[in-house]
Amino acid sequence: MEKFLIAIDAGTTNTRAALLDQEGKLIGLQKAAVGVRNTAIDGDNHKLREAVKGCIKALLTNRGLLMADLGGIVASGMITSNVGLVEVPHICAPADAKTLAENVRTITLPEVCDCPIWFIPGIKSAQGPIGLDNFEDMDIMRGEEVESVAVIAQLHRGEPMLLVLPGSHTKFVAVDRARQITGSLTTIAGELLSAITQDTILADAVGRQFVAPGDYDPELMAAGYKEAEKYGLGRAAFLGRILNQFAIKDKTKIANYILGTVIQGDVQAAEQWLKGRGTGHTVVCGTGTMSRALADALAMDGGFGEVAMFDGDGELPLSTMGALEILRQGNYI
Ligand SMILES: O=C(O)C(=O)C[C@@H](O)[C@H](O)CO
Repeated sequence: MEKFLIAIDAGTTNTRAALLDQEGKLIGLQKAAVGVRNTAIDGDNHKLREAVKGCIKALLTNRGLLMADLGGIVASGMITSNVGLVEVPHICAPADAKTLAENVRTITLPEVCDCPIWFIPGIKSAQGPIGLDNFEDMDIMRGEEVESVAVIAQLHRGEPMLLVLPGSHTKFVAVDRARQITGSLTTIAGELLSAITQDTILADAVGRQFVAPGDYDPELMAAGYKEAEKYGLGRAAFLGRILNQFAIKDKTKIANYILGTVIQGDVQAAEQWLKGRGTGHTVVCGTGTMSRALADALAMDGGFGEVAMFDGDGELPLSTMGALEILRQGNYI
């Protein structure tokens, strides 16, 4: 790269911006607890606009740089949705880094900054009319496709691959032999866990807490998983209260049990979706509790090939690595 570059990843609740030098080294990171959720709540995107503007300004000021020192700004994630900064339609799978590069939109938003921004589109899984007979074939993602590009660039082995990106919305992303993303499956696992943890009778049994990374307990997670397999989420979750009332006082253990009940639905959904696709190997992104639990549950299931965990190269966020790869494929940098 001849100049500096900023890579922005704006999701539902957070915005992150990374500053890279000419060698592609990370020299600054800014975060704001603002995302498209704020737009949905406020009915306009001024908070997101200000957050993005603020992150760019802080990155430049902290390094004594000017806008003219930038070779470009790239943005991905929910920032391209109807509640983001600019709506860019999803492109349709199959798609790879090159297809994404070909569909980048270059737009200047003077209210944010003078430098044009390269917006990377999201990916949808199907096209054509969607109705009650086929809506389950459709899925959408914005942001996870860019992280997927980073993982594919590092770990693709010339065989089909399943990527798992846990979060508020957990994504399963299918990749074929030719490195093409062929589709995705989304669940609201993170949001569901949050609702059970904060807003149900179970809140007391889990102490209103998620499982902290140091408190992860595979045995209790597996117990919740098995009960959900047998009885479904509603009954299995209530059994968490029974466990707490009559057998296990430790709320952290109950939180692990509840985590397993939620994870089970994800694994079942992925299994159903993958029928006939051929899994190859599976990579679970991240190192948090949800990632570890998903990796254990997928391995326990046995139908997902070799299951590994991956959290990038330890320097650049996955979204930045993926954005760089897409820009390179499109000769933007
Ligand atoms: O594309 C959209 O508009 C979505 O709502 C997909 C959403 O699940 C994101 O992928 C979360 O990062």
